[in-house]
Amino acid sequence: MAALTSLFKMVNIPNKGRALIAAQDLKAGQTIITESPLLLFSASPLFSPSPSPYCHHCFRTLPPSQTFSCPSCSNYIFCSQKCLSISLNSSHSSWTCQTLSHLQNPASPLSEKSSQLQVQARLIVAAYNLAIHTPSNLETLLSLHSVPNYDKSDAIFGPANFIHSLISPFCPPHMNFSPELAAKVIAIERANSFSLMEPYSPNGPQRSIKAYGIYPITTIFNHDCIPNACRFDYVEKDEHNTDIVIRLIKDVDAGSEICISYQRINKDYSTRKRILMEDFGFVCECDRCKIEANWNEGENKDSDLPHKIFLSKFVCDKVNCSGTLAPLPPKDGEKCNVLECNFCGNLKVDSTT
Ligand SMILES: C[S@@+](CC[C@H](N)C(=O)[O-])C[C@H]1O[C@@H](n2cnc3c(N)ncnc32)[C@H](O)[C@@H]1O
Repeated sequence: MAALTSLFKMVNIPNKGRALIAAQDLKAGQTIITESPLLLFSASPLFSPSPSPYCHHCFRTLPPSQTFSCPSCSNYIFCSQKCLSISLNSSHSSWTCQTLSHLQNPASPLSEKSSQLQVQARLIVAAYNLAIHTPSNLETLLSLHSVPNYDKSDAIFGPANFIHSLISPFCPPHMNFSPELAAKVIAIERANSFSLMEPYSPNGPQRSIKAYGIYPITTIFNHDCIPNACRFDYVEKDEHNTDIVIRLIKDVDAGSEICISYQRINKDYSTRKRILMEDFGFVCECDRCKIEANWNEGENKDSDLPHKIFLSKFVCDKVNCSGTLAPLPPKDGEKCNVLECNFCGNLKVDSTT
């Protein structure tokens, strides 16, 4: 067992791998970790028809007035001098700038490829850049879990090989970059990344993803379809804040596993099952899935669910939202009866407490 903080520790659980369990009794609303990303990259395809409206470092919406461009390529825009300066020494290094400029050339073979492949190219560039500037961070990335042999499947190795062939003329000769490494990075990203979402609007279309981030401790939380914790981010609220925050939805006793949900919790059984298998390669055997597995296709016997109360209390009912609610942090040791939605940010008084 390894101690990660005084609040939780890491254990191995058969059929689940690493897991995080409470190291002491924890209270609903308690923040148990705030973590910065190891790797963060835009979800906007390289040949997007419209320029990204987000800062390329912190991913908050660009202010309408003054913005700051990369002095070399002018394609990448930042919300502040601070984000520009940090980025030029990290995620938008001169190597990244030169490589992305090459990949985004209108004659690039990538221009004909799918949006997904263009975003995967961003990921590979970001990972190679990590290897060049902070090799220990690449090691941490490569130590994360991925679905066994997924990186060798045609669905991953084909795109990885293609992207690597486009980037390889720019790779420093002493670095061991290879199609195998690129495939491993894609497989690891798929099983571990968190999405930073576009701002919520009740009238707008469904929110899409503006960036993907890998948070090496937070990623160890396993999944449960009735989670006792959920993630928040405050990218739009605070400047330069790409941290992810995990807060408890319910009290968690010492020794119990802390789980988040890898998807929206109001999804039906077959959708949840499909996503968990396709992206994470496992069959969920949580209490909720065990009950719903016995329902006929399309059947909804919510009243059978001991979890019905959980779903009605902790799924946000704002139009176009269905995020997960968690109490605000306790004050002076007392539980707070205000719930915050992790998707639209709405605050709601919990009248049931
Ligand atoms: C993001 S990782 C979580 C940490 C992982 N257990 C580890 O050892 O690093 C996701 C992987 O954890 C495992 N996992 C997570 N939740 C699970 C669950 N409820 N049942 C079985 N396996 C689970 C699956 O292998 C999944 O692909």
